[in-house]
Amino acid sequence: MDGGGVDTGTTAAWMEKHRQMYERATRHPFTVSIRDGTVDMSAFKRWLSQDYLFVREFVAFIASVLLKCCKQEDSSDMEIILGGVASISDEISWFKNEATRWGVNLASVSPLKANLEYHRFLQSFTEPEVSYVVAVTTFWIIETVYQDSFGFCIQDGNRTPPELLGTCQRWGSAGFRQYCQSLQSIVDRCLANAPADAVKSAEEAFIRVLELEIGFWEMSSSQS
Ligand SMILES: Cc1ncc(CO)c(N)n1
Repeated sequence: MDGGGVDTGTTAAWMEKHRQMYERATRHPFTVSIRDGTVDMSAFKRWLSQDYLFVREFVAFIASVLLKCCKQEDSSDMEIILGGVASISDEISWFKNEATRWGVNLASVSPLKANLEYHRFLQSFTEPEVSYVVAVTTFWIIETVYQDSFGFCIQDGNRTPPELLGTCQRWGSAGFRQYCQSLQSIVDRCLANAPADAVKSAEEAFIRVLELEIGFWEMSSSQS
């Protein structure tokens, strides 16, 4: 069917339909300030410590996506999702190293309001009533917002400070882009076979993630 196949499905249609909000999430003044080299380092450190807490919550979320995947009749997506579980362990180590490097004490960090709101959203996926298609859609768009945001920071014309390039590479790399595209293919295939009400719920989750991501960047830049 596809040659890469990620531009033709429902997900691409949603990205177009909700383009304005997608761009508010992926071209936020905070990440654009990283690319411009004007980033406020106290905001960067706040983002780093808050995202560490986010990622710890994200572990349980990915585990719930994996569990829903394994319960499908066709569990062939399992290996891709499992790759996400495997890389999160490395990610937690990365946050700890990075925090040490920036003098951030992770033990004393508590989640700010927008982070807590995101935690509650992620926690709702552990309910068995939430379908696999909605969960995997959510997983895909969460990862894609970071891929697109940080990918932009390493594209042509960037003035990203060298000491932040490692962060940008983590989510902006070609390898991570490929991973997001694999997820996107899974999502499009699942959506093509899903009942209309599930497709509607998945689109609502897609929009909700964009709102939560915008809120997360806002929180990082202004401690709201
Ligand atoms: C808030 C947030 N969204 C997405 C990702 C991508 O893993 C992350 N680390 N944090």
